[in-house]
Formats: sequence, structure tokens, C-alpha cells
Amino acid sequence: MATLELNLLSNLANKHSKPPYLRFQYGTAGFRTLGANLDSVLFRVGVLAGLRSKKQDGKTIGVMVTASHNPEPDNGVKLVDPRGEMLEAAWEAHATTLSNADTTEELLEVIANIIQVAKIDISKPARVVYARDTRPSGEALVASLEDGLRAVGAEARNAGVTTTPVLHYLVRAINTKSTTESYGEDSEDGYYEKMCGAYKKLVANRPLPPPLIVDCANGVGTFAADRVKDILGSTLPITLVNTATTTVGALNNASGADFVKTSQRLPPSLSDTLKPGERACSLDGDADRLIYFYLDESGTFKMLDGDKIAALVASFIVEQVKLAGLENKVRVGIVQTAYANGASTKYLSSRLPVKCVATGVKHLHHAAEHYPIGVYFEANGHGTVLFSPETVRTLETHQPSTPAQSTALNYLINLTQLINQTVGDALSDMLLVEAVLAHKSYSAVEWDGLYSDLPNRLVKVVVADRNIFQTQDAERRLVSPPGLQAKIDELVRRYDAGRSFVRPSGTEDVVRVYAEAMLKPLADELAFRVAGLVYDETGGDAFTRPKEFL
Ligand SMILES: CC(=O)N[C@H]1[C@@H](OP(=O)(O)O)O[C@H](CO)[C@@H](O)[C@@H]1O
Ligand SMILES: [Mg+2]
Repeated sequence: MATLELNLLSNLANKHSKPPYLRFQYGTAGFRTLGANLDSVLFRVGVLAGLRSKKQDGKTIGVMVTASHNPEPDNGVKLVDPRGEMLEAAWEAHATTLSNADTTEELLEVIANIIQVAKIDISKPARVVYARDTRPSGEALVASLEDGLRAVGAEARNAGVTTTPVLHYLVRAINTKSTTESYGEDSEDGYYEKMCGAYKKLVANRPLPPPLIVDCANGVGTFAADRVKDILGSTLPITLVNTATTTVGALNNASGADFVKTSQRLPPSLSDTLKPGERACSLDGDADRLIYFYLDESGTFKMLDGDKIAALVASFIVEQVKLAGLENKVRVGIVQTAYANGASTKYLSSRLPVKCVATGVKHLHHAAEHYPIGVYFEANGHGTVLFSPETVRTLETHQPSTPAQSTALNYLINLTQLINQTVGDALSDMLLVEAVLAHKSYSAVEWDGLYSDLPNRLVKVVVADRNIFQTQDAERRLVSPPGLQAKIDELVRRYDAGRSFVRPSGTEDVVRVYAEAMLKPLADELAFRVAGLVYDETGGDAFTRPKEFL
């Protein structure tokens, strides 16, 4: 460890000792737990980010401090790799080991081991950019992170309080600065100007849309949405709601994309103001998820989730690819998870190749990279569109033979500028949806009419050990506990359009049960029957059995 200052490292590590009774795990969403328990984790993530950067020859690594849609007292942290993508899987294991070293001595050993195993040349420079959301615990956690960065001698850039997708963008922009692959100016303003500039070009000469209501979940998305609103001015009239970023307890409370998707209802703050037919959308606590919704003529709540966004966007892109004369060169594909509504899968797969992968953005992202244009969305509103480097080259060099081809080609090029290709961004996705609605002259009602969702229900089951649940076929079937899948199949057969699957959550200590069926009460019934099966099969005790389980 020649160029690491071991004294500095251990002195700083002593300031951030690990609570002995806690175990941590770097999961789908990085580390995530009560903010009050994360001091040692943040320090160590600082060290790890520095090592990761050294491993990448001094390329800038990102660190985002957020717990997204979780309750306000929670916090979390995740690392971002040089191209703006999620941390490489092998390093997730290093992160977990590092976070669980009980003493400073053990921590130094683990660090030495990572350096050896990952073959890190520690004489290389380390560069890290970091940001946090609006959580009250964020400031202190960033200070712990900064100590970790100092301990490993990393050159650090504080991107302040901003959204997760901005941080991902910054990482890619910094690492491609002054290269032929430049991703844009490496500043928050640079990002919004790029995105809004592309939006303006896409909707030029289109009629002004009616105002859009944006629920900011009382989180950091408020600042991002405000910026977009300012830049776009009259091009897109926006009304922001749930913007109380400094009110204690307000973050994600009865607001935001997760609330809307999970409870399948309006944020209560909108119940007196939203008029039938008006379209509104909700961001989550770190503004990387987006759900649209509206009230139909009878005042019934209707949700336009990630699946509906994928359907809308993919059909527009396919149309433009054809109009540009590129249908034989540029294929469009879709990536979903098992949580995609069955009706969306049916609608999309009759038109395009559709791949189902395991839950978690990194799985979707990687699968989408295999298509020339890959559209991926989780049903909960997290997603984006990826244009392969070859597709980008094709768009740049293609010679259109008619004015119509040229127009479509320009739309596609502007889409590559509008869409965040490092990770899904609620704001970028929102402008994408708005651009497509403007082109198609669709209201929310017409968009919703692409297909009708099958009624569905998601239920959590608390079990003694969720690790006994093992799945296959992109998490759609259980292989363990043995025999349980056959019982689920037997139940599902009794329901018209029935589908149900069970998987362990990667972010919470629960097992999730999803079910859909032709009618809502039947989807609920199927979900609660399967939940009951899971509970009983795993030795759940009769006294604490939730009463809704059948
Ligand atoms: C059903 C569901 O919405 N699951 C979410 C949730 O994962 P679980 O592994 O189901 O806890 O959190 C992930 C990270 O934010 C997100 O990618 C995923 O879609
Ligand atoms: Mg989020």
C-alpha cells in the first residue's frame, strides 16, 4: 500500500467506526437503511470510490447519497461507474465486505485484500464526484464520505444537492470531456440546457399543450423540475406541486411516484384540484422514476405507468425509424421485468422483440444495450431509451432522400439528446412523453387507450428467511422452496387471465407476491391466496398471519 497514507487512513477510520451490531449489504439500490446507521458505510464508500477510480486509471467515479422513494429517515448510497452506469457487480461484493469490517485493523486488511484481488495500481490518481438528495441526514453523511475520500487521497468534486440522474450524467460528461464521445457540458445547467434544447426542437411548430401538473414528492426533483420549467417557459406550461423540500417529514409522504404506483391513487394533495382529463405526473424522491395519471370523465383515477410510457415511446420511435428510411438498419427492442403488466407485454410483443429480465435497473440496462435502440422501463416508472454507438453513427451519417426522411432523422437525433442514456431520469422521461404526446396530438386518455391494463395487486410477505426463495426464468418461477411453484400454478389456473409470481425483494427484507387477473377483486384474491401459501409454507405463525391473506 505504498502510496496510501496508512496513518491518515486509520485515524480517519477511527472517527467512523462501525456499529458492532449491524450488518450491511450492497444490494440493487446500493446500501440503504436508516440514515442514522450509515456513518461508517459512507466513510468506507469514500475509500472504495477512490480505489475504484484508481482501478479505472483515474477516471471519475460517482457517489450518490439517496434513499430514493424510501421514508425520510432512511438514507443510502450507491456508486456510479465511469460511463455513468451502475457499479460493476464484482465490486458490489467488495463494497459489502468493506462495509462489514468490524475494526479499523480489519478494515485495513480488507482494503489491502481488495487492492490485491482487483489488481489496483494505487499510485494512480483517484477522482470522485458526489451529490446528495434533500434528506436531513444527507449533510452529515456527505461529511463522512468526504473523510473517506480524503483518506484515500481522492480528488473530490461536490455536485451538491441534486438528482440521481444528474449525478450519473455528470460522471459521463466529466469522463468524456474534450473527447470525440463528449456527452455534454459537465454541469447541471449544461444537462438541463441540452435536454430542454432538444425538447424545444422536437416540439417546434406543434400546438402548445395544456398545462402539466408535476408532483415533486417534496424532494430534490423540485429543484430539477423548477429548472426545466424556467428554461422551457411557455413551450411547456408546468405547475409544480408537493414542493416542500424543507418541511420535516414531507419527503415521499402521500406523494411521489412510488405512492401513486403502489397505492394506485391520487396524491391526496391533488384530490381537490385535478380536473377530469388533466394530465399529471409524479417524480420519486431522487427524481429517477416517473408515473403519469389522470381522472377519467367519471372522476376515476387512471395510471399511466412505466409500461405505458414504454408503449408510447417505443411506438413513436419505431414510426420515426420507418419514416427516416432506416427500418432495415435500426431495430427497436423492449426490455421489461416480470412486473410489467401482462396487457403491455401482449401489446408490445405483437409489434416488437420483448425481453424479460430480473428486477433492477442494471439488468434492464444491460439487456437494452444489446438492441440498436433499446427501450427499457420497469412498471414502477424507472427507465430510459438507449441508442447503441452504431445507431448514433448511423443517424449522424445517414443521407435522407426526401424532406420527410430528413425530418424524421432529425427527430431521432434530437431524441438522443433529450434522453439520458446513463440512467432513467424522471425529467428527461417526462419531456420525452410530452414530446410524443405533442406529435401524436394525444391527450392522456388517448395515450391510455393504447391498451387496457390487467387489474393487478402487489403484496409483501414477511418471512423468517427470504433467502430460501430462489427463482428462475427471469424471476417468474420459483425453484425453491420445493413444491411451492406447483401450488401457485394450481391456483393461477383457476383465474381468468391469471398470472402470479413470487420473488425475494432485493431492497427490503420481504418476499413480494404479484398477481393479475381479469377483474380487480380477483387479482386481489389471487395475490392474497398466493401470499397465504407463501406464509404458511415457510412456517409463518398463525397468530401473526395477516388477516387479508387467504
Ligand atoms: C416491485 C418493484 O417495484 N421493485 C423495485 C425494488 O426492488 P425489489 O427487489 O423488488 O425490492 O426496488 C428496486 C430499486 O429501486 C427497483 O428497481 C425495483 O423495481
Ligand atoms: Mg429513485
